[in-house]
Amino acid sequence: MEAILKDPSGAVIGLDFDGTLSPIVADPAAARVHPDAPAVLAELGAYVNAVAIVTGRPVATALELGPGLERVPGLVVLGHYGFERWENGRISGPPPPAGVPRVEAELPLLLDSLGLLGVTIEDKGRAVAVHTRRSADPEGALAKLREPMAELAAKHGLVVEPGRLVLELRPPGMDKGHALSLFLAERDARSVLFAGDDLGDLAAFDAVRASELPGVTVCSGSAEVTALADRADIVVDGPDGVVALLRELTSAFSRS
Ligand SMILES: O=P(O)(O)OC[C@H]1O[C@H](O[C@H]2O[C@H](CO)[C@@H](O)[C@H](O)[C@H]2O)[C@H](O)[C@@H](O)[C@@H]1O
Repeated sequence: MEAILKDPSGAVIGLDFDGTLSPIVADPAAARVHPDAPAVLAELGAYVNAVAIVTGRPVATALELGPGLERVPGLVVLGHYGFERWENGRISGPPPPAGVPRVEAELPLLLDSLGLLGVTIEDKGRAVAVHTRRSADPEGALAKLREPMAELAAKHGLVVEPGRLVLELRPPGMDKGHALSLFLAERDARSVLFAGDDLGDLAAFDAVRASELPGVTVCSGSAEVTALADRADIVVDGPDGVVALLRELTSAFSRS
């Protein structure tokens, strides 16, 4: 943190969306960014090299669920684990993989055959996520789905991305670590902070270490996922804690 405080204009701040900037809720479509986050990111962005949201969501969804984010000056959103990019109002990314609609066509039959009720499918365009949070036995449903979802992914040239009561099938070749590494190089970063809450964020934690830059990893803590807390430099209490930390950082910049 010392390097970031001494030289803010060299710092890249990377932030996950769900569970980090946006509290976890039962329905993925009902998630909303922390109400204070857009203002805090705007203030932070005035001091640092760059603020980037690195998320498994499509960028359009992250912006829709984050009213106010579109107006944060200089904000970059790397969506779909880095396959998509939003900057200055423009979205770029490769075409959606052919395997995704094929998986979507097969999934209802698979869920029926496993007798899973309350399990929901999230069509993400370039990926598809199967959520168990709203089923009667979320962990049990997830366990039943692991093997058949892995087979479905392999059959259609996709990979499984596990998360908080979710298994997502998405194209290979990108993850949050790769996305963050590319972004750090592009911005000639001199330090980095990354905050996340879920298994997909571990790759970004690894990228912070691999960059050999002075780096800080922050876990947005929850009882649901413990793997990140074990690997983080700082653990805060969910999105409230993340926003408070970013606010403290901004205050420290304004004092120096
Ligand atoms: O990379 P992220 O920004 O953390 O996105 C990861 C996945 O987050 C979403 O699912 C999670 O949040 C939901 C809303 O709070 C919650 O209902 C669900 O149980 C969580 O797994 C999102 O729906 C996925 O598409 C993202 O990949």
